[in-house]
Parts: sequence; structure tokens; C-alpha cells
Amino acid sequence: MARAGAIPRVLSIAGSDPSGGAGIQADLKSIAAMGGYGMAAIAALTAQNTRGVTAVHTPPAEFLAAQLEAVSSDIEVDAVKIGMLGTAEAIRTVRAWLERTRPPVVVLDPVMIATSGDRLLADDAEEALAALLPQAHLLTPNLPELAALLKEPVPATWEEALAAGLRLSERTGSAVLVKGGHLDGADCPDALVDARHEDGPVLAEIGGRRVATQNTHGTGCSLSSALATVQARTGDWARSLAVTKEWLEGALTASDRLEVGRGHGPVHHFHHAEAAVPLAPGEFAESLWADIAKVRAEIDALPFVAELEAGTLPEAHFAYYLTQDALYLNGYSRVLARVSALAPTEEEQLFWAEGAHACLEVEAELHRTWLSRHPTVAPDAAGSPAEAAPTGGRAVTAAQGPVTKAYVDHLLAASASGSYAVLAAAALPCYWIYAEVGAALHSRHAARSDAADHPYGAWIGTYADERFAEATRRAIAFTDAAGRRASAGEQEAMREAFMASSVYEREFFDAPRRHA
Ligand SMILES: Nc1ncnc2c1ncn2[C@@H]1O[C@H](COP(=O)(O)OP(=O)(O)O)[C@@H](O)[C@H]1O
Ligand SMILES: Cc1ncc(COP(=O)(O)OP(=O)(O)O)c(N)n1
Repeated sequence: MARAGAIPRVLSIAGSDPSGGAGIQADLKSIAAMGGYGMAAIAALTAQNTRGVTAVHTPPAEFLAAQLEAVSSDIEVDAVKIGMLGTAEAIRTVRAWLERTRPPVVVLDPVMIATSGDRLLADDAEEALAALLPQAHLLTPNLPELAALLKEPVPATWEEALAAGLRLSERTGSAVLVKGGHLDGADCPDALVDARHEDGPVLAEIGGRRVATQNTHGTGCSLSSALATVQARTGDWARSLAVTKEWLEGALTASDRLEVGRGHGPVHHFHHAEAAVPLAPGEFAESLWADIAKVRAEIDALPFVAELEAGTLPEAHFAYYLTQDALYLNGYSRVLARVSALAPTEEEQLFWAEGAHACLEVEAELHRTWLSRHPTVAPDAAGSPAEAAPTGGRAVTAAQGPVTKAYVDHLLAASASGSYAVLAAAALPCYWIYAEVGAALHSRHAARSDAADHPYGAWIGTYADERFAEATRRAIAFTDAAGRRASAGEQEAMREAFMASSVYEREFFDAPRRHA
């Protein structure tokens, strides 16, 4: 019986994973992440980390029985999640307890083998497990477990997986969650099937995107305990799956930020929740910068940067870069004007508006000086139509190259989000990365004995502009403040926007080599 509005009391009966990614540790995090009150009866202890299981210890089944009795004799249990039980005795103990207590929601994840290949169920326990399955309302085997329970080959396609899930449902009388995690391909679908349901056997089918990460340790544990929790609240399996699958996709997407272990790391169960400890000034911006460490290193290693510094950059590449810079600045100016329009304070409004104005000034200056000295390259066939330049009535004869166009389009899409914080995060890499790359280039250039004869010396000299450095510091501070005020979901969107713009910055520096 669903208890709408009440906090579900959810008991996990499972094994312990000391590295915190799977088992009861994952279950307790998932239950809390879904707004439930988590409890745990430990059936087995494993010694494991993100790379595999090194030992398993199973306490006497009587001790498991004592834990279950202690909980259910005092606390009303709204939902039970069953995971690793380890032995036939433990399985029989849980079965007897379920028959006696009849919890309203029972989700059984038939844990047999970890993704690392390690066995988590004794060889002689499969018969006992088969007898436990009908006690559950929902079974959540992964595809190898589904195959083992049916004593069939592992399904190789989604259609085969659905058919196998239906056979298990028919055989046990329980609903089955068919999971696409172990299939290949860009999609990661899940489906709820119930062979005996009056409305038809497929209760829900949700197509999901496969998140490109190796941090999939404990996804099955996390999903099954989250499902038990949400089901206790909603009483609607299809809705519970929709909510938990979206949450798990977010947890997988944010998993890299945890930096736990060197193998298959855990998912970030609380990616959606506010941090209880508020971020200190600068901390959010620092974390954005840390996220793009790899992209920053790739920019430093680009031939464009090395050749500009050495003075060996082909003239055509430099001209292409200048032309695209002018075109980009025109679009970027419009984006900064939009940041200004969304800004929450007059100080920020003024700052971004000044930035928009400065972009147009720099664009005009580029035409007046650099572009008149360096031949403008021909329009790029892949680019969009040229915009009229504001200088002296002369039209820019080049079109936006593919990278410029994609970068500006990305910024315009971010401005459509309507979020000041997200748009500021999208706009920031243009300040921050340009300032960092420029400062490093400038200081190395200034130390050269032949700096005066350098073909790009005058250009590199522009990187020393203290007004731009100050504007960059303020852009970082305003974005940081917006990030500290943002909800967890908005922070995630800021991270994605900042990362995408940083990747475009890298592509922009590399564009002359590929498109000039
Ligand atoms: N890379 C991924 N991207 C998105 N969802 C995933 C990914 N890997 C697994 N999932 C999802 O995680 C859940 C657990 O799936 P699965 O990996 O099949 O189970 P298990 O963890 O028990 O082996 C399912 O909802 C599945 O769709
Ligand atoms: C103690 C414990 N229980 C279960 C598992 C298996 O976790 P699961 O979520 O099925 O997925 P993988 O971690 O195997 O990918 C476990 N490893 N430890």
C-alpha cells in the first residue's frame, strides 16, 4: 500500500561493499537519494573495490534472522530490497521471513556474479534462489543473471532480452525489470514486464541513452533499491521506473566527479542534491576549471599555440584565425548582451554589457589593423553567410567557418535556456581560457632574446592587456557566485555548458590547421 507523502521505510537485505559503490552501501545512498529512510540487514560481507572482489565472508544465517527480527518486530517496513544473499541458508532465512512478514513492496535483485566476473552466490544456492523469486513483486536481473535463472544463453538483442524477461515472469509470477545495461550500442533501454498482467505483458518500456563512462559499479543495486523506495511512495511501477531511470542516468553522468578507484567506479547517488556544506567563494569556479584539465592540456599541446610562439605559424593560418575571431566576436557580443539582460544585479548587468560593447570594439580594431595587414581568407563553403562589418562600411568577405558557427550556435542555445548561471558558464571559457593561454604565451615570449624580430610579436603583445585580465577575474567571480547560488541541477547544466564551450575553444585554436 503506497503511503503518499510519507517517508518510505526501506530495508535492504544485501551484502556489504566496503568501497561504497554496490551492496548495502549503494542501497542506503539510493534510498536516501529517493527520499526514503534506509535500513540494512547484512547477509554477507565482501572485500572488494572498483576492480573486483577479493574475499567473501558469510555470517551464520541465524544472525541474519536476528537482524531481520530486530527490524520487523519494531519498525513497519514499507519496502524491501533484496540483493546479495550469498548462501542457500541465507536465502531460506529471508524466504521464511518474507512469508511471515509479507512486506508491501519486495524488489529482488538476484545477485549472482559481479560485473568484475566474481561469483557472489554459492554454487549450490541457485535452487534456493529459484524458490525465493516468486516471493518478490519485482525481479531485477541483469542479462547474464536472467540467462542463468532461465538456464538459457545470454540474450544478445533487446528483443531477445524482452522475450527472456517474459519467460522469467511467466515462470515466477513476479514482474521483471529487463535491463539493457549489458547490451552493446548507444541506447540503454529498460522495460517492466509482467506476463500475467491484465493490461498486457509490457507495463513500461523506457529507452535511455548509454552514458559513456566506466563507472557502472553498483548500477543494478542502486536502481533496484531506488525503485523499491519510489514504489513504496507512488504505488505505480511504471512511474517509479521513469523517475529512477532518469536519476540513475544523472548519477552515471556525474560519476566522474567522484574520482573513486581506478576500475569501475561508483555512480554519484547525490548528484541532484544540494551540498549540505555551502561552497566557499571561488570553490565552484575552481571545480569548473578542474573539470576541463584535460581540455586545457590539449589546448597547450596544439600546433597553433606552439607555432604562434615559435613564429612558424603559416601566414594563412594566422589570417584565418583573425578572420574567424572577428566573426566570432560579433556573435559572442550578442551572447554577452543576453547574459547582461539576465543578470540578477545592476553590477553584473553593467559588467556583461561592457563586455558585449568591448567585443564589438575589438572586432572593429581587428578589421582596422590586423585584418587590413593580413589577407582575408575566402569564404568557407561550410560556413554561414557573412555578416556586415561595422567598420568603414566594408563588408567582411569571409563566412563563419564550421567551428565558429558551431561555437556561436552552442552559445545561442545556452542563451535559450533562460538561465543566467548556465549562460554565464557557457560564456566564461572565452574569457578564462583565452586569458590563460595568452598570459602563458606572453610571458614566454617576453623572455625571448629575439622577441623584437618575432613575426607575431605585436599580436602576442596584445595578450598582456591588464583590462582584459581584470575583466576575466570579474567574469570568473560572477559565474562562481551564480554557481554557488544555483540548484544542484542547474550546477550540473553549468558544468556541461562550461565543458562544451571549453571544447569549442580548443577546436577554435585548431581550426586554422584544419580549415584555412
Ligand atoms: N552506461 C550506462 N548508461 C546508462 N545507463 C546504464 C549504463 N549501464 C547500465 N545502465 C543502466 O543501469 C541499470 C542497471 O543495469 P545493468 O548494468 O544491466 O545491471 P547490473 O548493474 O545489475 O549489471 C539499468 O537501468 C541500465 O539501463
Ligand atoms: C555486495 C555486493 N552486492 C552486489 C554487487 C553487484 O552489484 P551490481 O549492482 O549488480 O553491479 P556490479 O557492481 O556487479 O556492476 C556487488 N558487486 N557487491
